Amino acid sequence: MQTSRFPFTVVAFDLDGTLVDTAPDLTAALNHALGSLGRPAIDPESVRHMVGHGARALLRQGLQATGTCDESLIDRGFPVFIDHYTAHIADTSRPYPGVAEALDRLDALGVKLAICTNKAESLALRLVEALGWQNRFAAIVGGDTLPVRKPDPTPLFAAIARAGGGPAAFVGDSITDTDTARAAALPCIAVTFGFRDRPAEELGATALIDHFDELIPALMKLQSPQI
Ligand SMILES: O=C(O)COP(=O)(O)O
Ligand SMILES: [Mg+2]
Repeated sequence: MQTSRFPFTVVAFDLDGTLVDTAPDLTAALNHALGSLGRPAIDPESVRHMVGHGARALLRQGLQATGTCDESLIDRGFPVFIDHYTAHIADTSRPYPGVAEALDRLDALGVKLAICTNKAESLALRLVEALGWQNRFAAIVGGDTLPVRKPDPTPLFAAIARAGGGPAAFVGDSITDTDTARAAALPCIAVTFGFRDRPAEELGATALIDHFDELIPALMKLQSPQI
């Protein structure tokens, strides 16, 4: 007989573009930094394709999209970006539809929740707190928590271990996340509504979901048949 036990003890999530739509606040901070360097603003839709590798990488892409780019320009714009973003981290950033319900249901199933993001740890903690999620996650690993970041699998392993370990799955939105999960040999569910630079079908995810309502059924399907 097949057991209905949930197949994972830990589910780890990417943050930007997966749990939370942070694009408008990131765009405002990026455009503030670009403006301070005499650059024009970038539209929010373009920024959605630039997020996933941390703030410096976002600024680099913003500079490249509006002119020349070198490390000294990034060095000048970076503190401007961080100051603005820190002050406005949750002006408009909100969880995607169904996130709260899905996290509640996982919690009720006894599943430990973790975040593995390339956002700086301090910014991730600040955003989580601003959303009232300070008691929600058993572990939060940011892009600067360890010497390496996603797509290196080490931060994902650390997030899972800090959340208690055991069978785990990762939920993300970008190629960075699916590459990380593949490197970790873990299943990866990709959301189709997040920030990505290619069609969702090309991410190489184990499964795709269009809404957080589909998360738990998708995770259940990953269960290998049990006798
Ligand atoms: O801040 C970023 O660029 C990425 O953040 P994420 O890893 O949560 O998508
Ligand atoms: Mg993301």
